[in-house]
Amino acid sequence: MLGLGTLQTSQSLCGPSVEPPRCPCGRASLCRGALQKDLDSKLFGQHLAKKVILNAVSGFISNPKPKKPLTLSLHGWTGTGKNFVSKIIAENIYEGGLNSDYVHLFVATLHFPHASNITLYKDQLQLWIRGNVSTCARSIFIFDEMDKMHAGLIDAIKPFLDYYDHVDGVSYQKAIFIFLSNAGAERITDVALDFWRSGKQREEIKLKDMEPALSVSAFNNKNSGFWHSSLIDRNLIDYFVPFLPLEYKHLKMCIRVEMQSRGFEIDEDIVTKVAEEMTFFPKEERVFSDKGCKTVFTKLDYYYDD
Ligand SMILES: Nc1ncnc2c1ncn2[C@@H]1O[C@H](COP(=O)(O)OP(=O)(O)OP(=O)(O)O)[C@@H](O)[C@H]1O
Repeated sequence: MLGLGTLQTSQSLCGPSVEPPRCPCGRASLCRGALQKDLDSKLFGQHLAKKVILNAVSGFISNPKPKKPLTLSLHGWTGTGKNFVSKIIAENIYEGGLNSDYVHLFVATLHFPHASNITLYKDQLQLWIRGNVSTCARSIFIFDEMDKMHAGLIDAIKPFLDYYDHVDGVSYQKAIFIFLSNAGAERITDVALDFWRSGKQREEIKLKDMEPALSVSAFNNKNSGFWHSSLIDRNLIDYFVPFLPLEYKHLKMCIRVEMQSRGFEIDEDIVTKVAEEMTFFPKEERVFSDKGCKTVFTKLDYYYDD
């Protein structure tokens, strides 16, 4: 996190050419080196996401005059780090991260539960985004569970994501929109499984290998119920970011981090026991965790119950 206390240390990771942009309403800044360090040390098994996010976010923040807001669409299996990486991005840009006044999280099933209220939600969403961007041009908006969002709703924010200098007197070009979704997870998994079956390292997977999984046609598929086909049609999503399903060794890494954060010494016996309690797929090969790292933490409670 780029808090006030850590700024000095973090700055040593930044090259002299990195000019932290100022947000008139807050301390919006980003040190590429610090973001890289956080991604490298905290996010496991996601080499593609790390690379795309580092370049996209640091490039965007260091651009004083972006032509459009940055739009990232993160896709992948549950528990693979989509929310986690959004938190890392927020923490690296704003002190307080997700708790900053300039970072806004929407959860589809929580904030927009009823299909019958779409018109109301659309108005509220537009007003909310407009109000916040008017206050802080570099606001960050995170939309979780996009695949559960009612289809028409996201259209409401389309004008804000486009290449307009102003919409009704407000410029949205410095804002960041991050969309999180499980859509496409099966296809991403198929690619990862093909690599595993042919004995290749997952780190050899390139973005172009994921193209069929993240293609326009995949997300425009009416049966997938995918929400943002109109955003795709207008090319308003800058990056589709694949999150790979996590393997046994990544679960162990998550468990070790959690043990340390609870102040315990790492106990490899417990690490192995917890990892082995998780369920893996496909049934025969048991390669990928079906809940990612999501439930390892509660399983750990069993071993530290006194
Ligand atoms: N790749 C990862 N590297 C390190 N920790 C991870 C990773 N993936 C998940 N975790 C851990 O598991 C927790 C849950 O993951 P997270 O909420 O980011 O999953 P998600 O991909 O957003 O899942 P969902 O699609 O269900 O919302 C994170 O807070 C983090 O502690």
